[in-house]
Amino acid sequence: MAEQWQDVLDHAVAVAQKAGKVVREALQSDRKVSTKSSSIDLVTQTDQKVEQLIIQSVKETFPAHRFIGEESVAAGEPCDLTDEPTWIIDPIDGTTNFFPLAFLLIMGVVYSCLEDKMFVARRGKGAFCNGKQLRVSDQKDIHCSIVATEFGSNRDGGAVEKIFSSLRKVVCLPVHGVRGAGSAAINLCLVASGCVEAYYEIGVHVWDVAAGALMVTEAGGVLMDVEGGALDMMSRRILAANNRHIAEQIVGQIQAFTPQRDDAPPQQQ
Ligand SMILES: O=P(O)(O)O[C@H]1[C@H](O)[C@@H](O)[C@H](O)[C@@H](O)[C@@H]1O
Ligand SMILES: [Mg+2]
Ligand SMILES: [Mg+2]
Repeated sequence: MAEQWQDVLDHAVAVAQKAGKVVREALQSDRKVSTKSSSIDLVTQTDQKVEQLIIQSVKETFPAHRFIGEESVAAGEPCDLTDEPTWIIDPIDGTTNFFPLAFLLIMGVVYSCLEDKMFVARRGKGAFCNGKQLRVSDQKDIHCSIVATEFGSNRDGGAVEKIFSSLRKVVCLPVHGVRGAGSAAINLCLVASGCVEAYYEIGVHVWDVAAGALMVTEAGGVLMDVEGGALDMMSRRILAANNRHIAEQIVGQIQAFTPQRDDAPPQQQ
């Protein structure tokens, strides 16, 4: 008998490859950019087209499955994570070339379509890039560590102050360097691959991080809230690291704030 969920994972990889082709083609032509929550929260027709392509394809094969998709939520669909089999989709994450998918947090797929790198993780079975097993860095010294982060799309003055202040404190620990791939999903894959020791961000959404978060734990890393408690996928805050010691030193530098949760009820007009 085929292993449980293997058909779902195979479907996720196949649809990621199909979507990657659409994104690569669109990079030659699609420049129609619209805004969502703010002037720097951008969406293109390709984001919407790719999300629909994935949802249609999954529905045909797994009609009972549910979805949390970035562009569907932006269009008013609920962001409810239940015990039903649920696909969490970010059709394009970051600089128009990354593509994360998570299925009920038991498997994750991130396809970096310009590099043709397919990252796949399954709970309890490891994380892989193009078939090669991933392992986090074994660095234990924060001063020799590289930390990834992003400014995000929040331009509220108080939040920006805290983001800069946290970054200044992290830089001055000192750490070896700071990076940002422009994509939460890829930053998490960089932690899982051992290319950076840690990644933190406040303001991300569940679809930005669900797939990459599994990549990190399956590669031997840790996840927590930016204030050190357990990670809450809907809280829009995440810290991922190669080990707990590195994570806790970063926690000590972060000035946290609390964005509106992904699962908050819709705001009254
Ligand atoms: O490109 P997105 O899917 O919107 O995700 C981005 C997010 O918009 C940005 O605010 C974060 O800083 C990035 O880490 C996300 O990947
Ligand atoms: Mg995203
Ligand atoms: Mg996106």
